[in-house]
Amino acid sequence: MTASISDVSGQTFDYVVIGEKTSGLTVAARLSEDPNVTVAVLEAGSANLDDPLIDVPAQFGKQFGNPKYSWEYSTLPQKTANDKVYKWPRGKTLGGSSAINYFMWTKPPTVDIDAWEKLGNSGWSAARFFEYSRKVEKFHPPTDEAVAKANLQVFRPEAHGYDGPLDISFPAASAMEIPFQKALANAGVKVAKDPLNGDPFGVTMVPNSHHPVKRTRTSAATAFYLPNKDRENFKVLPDAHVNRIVIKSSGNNSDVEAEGVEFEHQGQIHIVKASKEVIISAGTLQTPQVLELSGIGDKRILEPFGIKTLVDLPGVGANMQEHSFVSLISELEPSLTNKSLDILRTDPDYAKEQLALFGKGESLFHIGLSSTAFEPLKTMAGEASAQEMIQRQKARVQTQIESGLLSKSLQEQYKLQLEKLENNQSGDCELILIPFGAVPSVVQKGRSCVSITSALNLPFSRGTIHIKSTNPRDQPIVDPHTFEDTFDLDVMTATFKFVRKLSDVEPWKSIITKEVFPGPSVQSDEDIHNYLKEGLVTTYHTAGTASMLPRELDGVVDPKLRVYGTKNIRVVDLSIVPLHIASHTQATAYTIAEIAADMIKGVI
Ligand SMILES: Cc1cc2nc3c(=O)[nH]c(=O)nc-3n(C[C@H](O)[C@H](O)[C@H](O)COP(=O)(O)OP(=O)(O)OC[C@H]3O[C@@H](n4cnc5c(N)ncnc54)[C@H](O)[C@@H]3O)c2cc1C
Repeated sequence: MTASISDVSGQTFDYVVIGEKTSGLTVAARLSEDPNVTVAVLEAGSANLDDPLIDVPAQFGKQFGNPKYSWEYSTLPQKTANDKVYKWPRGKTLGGSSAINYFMWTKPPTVDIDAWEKLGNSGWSAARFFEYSRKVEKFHPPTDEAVAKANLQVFRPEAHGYDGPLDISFPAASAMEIPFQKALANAGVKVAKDPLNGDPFGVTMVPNSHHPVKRTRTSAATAFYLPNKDRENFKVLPDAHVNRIVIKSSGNNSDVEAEGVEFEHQGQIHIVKASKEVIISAGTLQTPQVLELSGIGDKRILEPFGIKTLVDLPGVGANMQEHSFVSLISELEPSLTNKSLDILRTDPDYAKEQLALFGKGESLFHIGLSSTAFEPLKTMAGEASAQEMIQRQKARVQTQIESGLLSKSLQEQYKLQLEKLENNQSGDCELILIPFGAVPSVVQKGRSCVSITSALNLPFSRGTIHIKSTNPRDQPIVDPHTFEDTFDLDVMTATFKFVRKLSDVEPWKSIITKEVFPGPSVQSDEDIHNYLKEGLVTTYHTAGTASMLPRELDGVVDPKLRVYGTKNIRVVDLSIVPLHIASHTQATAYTIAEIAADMIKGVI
């Protein structure tokens, strides 16, 4: 049972955690391991436990548009992307986005985490990161049969954790995985050497956050809430929307101190007190809102709303970085008609039959997303063209520096991004096999499709997210500045052209009949740019809006994740990531929380 309002309202806990998403539940559960420590967690969404729409895989995006599960953010019209307004759904439920995500379990390259440390964050080495990432996992190695069937190239036992609470295992593989992987190999993409231990470059099969026997989703709710829900010192309250942090009045020139948190539950306003710390884990899109409504943020943003600035921190809501992708969709040759997940959407009777087989025998509902390739630009564009693009970008950055257009923070970040590009250590470009038509308008009864993404992981464009009003229920203004830096558009163009060429590479060539999206009319660079702008989708991996950086580099939190200018407020979620990673983000969100828990306990 989740907590009731009387368990929380007016009570005092050692720690109050805002948002019980991926990171929030993880850090809260770890802190409550000590029975003498009390922890309350406030979550705006509902519990939604034992819900097949969350638990059963292969229902990608089915929760979107339903306020029971999903926040429906929209961006501002993007000036540098045909004025497009993009939809950015996120998880609003116990487990947050880990309860509606696409299950892929990947980890960043070593070089990406080392970059965090180089940006002034001592203690955030790749070695520590991987050690703590293993603490989360209960890894189930693939069976020999699965290895043979899915062509899993790499399995290194020492790369994984086996005693953690989150079951990680390989989903069933679609009939398209091996042709995809072999075609990539034939197109010059190597097999990844150590994908879950810092060297993900190349093609690989990745496991999923998924139970190997029950076949159901594993999430922060299954790993960190359910096993600990009966702890007397651990109270999780759903349907509790946090308005702001209550700050103790403090004299001038001293750090501000949180006294508790104000939240709304069933139309009533309540306060819960924190005797030690308030921990914000509201996710990259809402953590800045909580800070700003509490008087912590950029004075120039807060003053027009009449909010008194308690801590002037210009970095709050800035430095936003997002992964994005587009899909190239092909029709499958007729013998593979029932192998695409499209049929689950176009034939309800067949979907029912498959659902009846779920957890038994073979079912399309057992299939996950797993074949992926993280690649440097040179694989996509060719050595000479990649070098030319990188040198052009270097010159552009230099011009921006000389014109005084780049903050010191961005200068430091871009230096590291350019170094990675020049050393071919940048996993900018990602190809993912999606065993269905990833654009709903393409899906039709009687047609079976497969998609390959062209994804951008390490953008140069930086966005912002700030409050729209003083009403905590108003969604913040999301402005990702999509393609503002044209290098991002050029990288995605190169990746798309590479993906398109795969249609002529065996064995992929033999399993598809024709490209249905964007289709043969899209040929010139101008056409491709338009298709990228129109068809772009968030990869739901936003980072950076409360960056862990030195304060003089517009940082919001220090390396212990404490908000500058405060005595007892921390941020523990992906918003602390100062420079984005070439990886999907759930493993990183859990790992940040595991590290934070030990920092708070004083273990590290
Ligand atoms: C559709 C989708 C697919 C994805 N697929 C993958 C994948 O395949 N692999 C992968 O590694 N990653 C994936 N991700 C990303 C990954 O799940 C997230 O990065 C990760 O879960 C962490 O998310 P977050 O930090 O943004 O916070 P979230 O997990 O979104 O959590 C924020 C929580 O805070 C709550 N909250 C917000 N504001 C308030 C407030 N004011 N008061 C109280 N509570 C509040 C929210 O309801 C939510 O529960 C996906 C994400 C989505 C949405």
